[in-house]
Amino acid sequence: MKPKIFIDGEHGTTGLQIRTRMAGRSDVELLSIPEAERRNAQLREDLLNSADVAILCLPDDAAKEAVAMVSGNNQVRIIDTSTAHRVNPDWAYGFAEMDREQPKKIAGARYVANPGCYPTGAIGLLRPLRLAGILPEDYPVTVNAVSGYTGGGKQLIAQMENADHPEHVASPHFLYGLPLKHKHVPEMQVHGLLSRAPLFAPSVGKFAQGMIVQVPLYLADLNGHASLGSIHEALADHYAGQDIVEVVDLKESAALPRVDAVELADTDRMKLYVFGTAGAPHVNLVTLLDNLGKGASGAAVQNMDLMLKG
Ligand SMILES: NC(=O)C1=CN([C@@H]2O[C@H](COP(=O)(O)OP(=O)(O)OC[C@H]3O[C@@H](n4cnc5c(N)ncnc54)[C@H](OP(=O)(O)O)[C@@H]3O)[C@@H](O)[C@H]2O)C=CC1
Ligand SMILES: CC(=O)N[C@@H](CCC(=O)OP(=O)(O)O)C(=O)O
Repeated sequence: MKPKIFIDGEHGTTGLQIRTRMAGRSDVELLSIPEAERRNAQLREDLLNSADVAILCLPDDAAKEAVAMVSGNNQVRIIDTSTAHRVNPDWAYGFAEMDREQPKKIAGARYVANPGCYPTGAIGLLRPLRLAGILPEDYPVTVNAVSGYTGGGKQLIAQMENADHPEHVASPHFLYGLPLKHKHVPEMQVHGLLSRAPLFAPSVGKFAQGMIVQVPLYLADLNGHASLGSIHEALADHYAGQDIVEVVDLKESAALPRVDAVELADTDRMKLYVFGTAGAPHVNLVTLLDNLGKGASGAAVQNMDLMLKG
């Protein structure tokens, strides 16, 4: 029998992208809720309890409610794309490339928390350097990022795309999260293996999908005479043999005039760069991804596939 998959929130931004990725797959049976019934709690509960894997593409509160709806049913496994469970030790963190044993953990888990889009970029840079002993645990990490506006879901999409919207945003690029209390900070700290919360400055650009995450570092404050080369080597070693995450060659990075936020839009890939000049005091670590690809829906399908194999 084919495994049954239910996407709770399938008519939202992340849910729709997961559905697109599942189109044409004959190895799974997709359970579906009509759009008009998407908030029908009884129907959702029935579908959640009929699934082998339920993928939650809901706001945090609704995701917690959905988990409660299947708490007595050991047959249902959950992938939650919300922020609700990402630092909960009872949940496997769904970033398969973060450690060698992570795919196995995801494959065997009942509950998988899909990572946030910005944290995927930041943890992708920070964790390998912590594990290699290059980045001190208490380094004052800053994370600067720009996201495509689909990161804000249906509401921000409507504000950006519809000039008649009462809260229309005409700006081509804006900063937000100005009180520095963004919901992604705990996740970056825990899975980035940091003792101090990183200072996170997000922004949104007038493009639908794409993301750049930057972590600039002072070499003199790193361990073991770190250099452009040793940082690149640590990242390249960590991701050796991976097909989704690529560490861009130092020479190729050095020849680039710019990094384009939308280069990986509509893909599930992620590229890591190490920028700077040999012998100079700074490096800038950069991740390029699609906020809805490796940053959300692509990772959710990757995790589902691991769980179905596991
Ligand atoms: N967009 C992105 O780039 C990313 C999003 N995520 C996460 O994915 C989750 C979904 O976000 P996103 O797809 O962007 O959001 P959207 O607003 O685009 O979609 C959310 C969907 O959930 C439905 N919904 C909301 N509340 C309930 C409820 N109580 N019961 C049933 N359905 C409900 C909405 O219906 P309605 O239309 O009626 O509101 C909508 O269809 C969030 O937790 C978000 O943090 C994670 C990574 C990246
Ligand atoms: C542009 C924008 O608004 N982005 C969202 C993050 C995307 C999202 O909701 O992601 P998670 O589920 O990973 O938390 C925000 O800053 O809240």
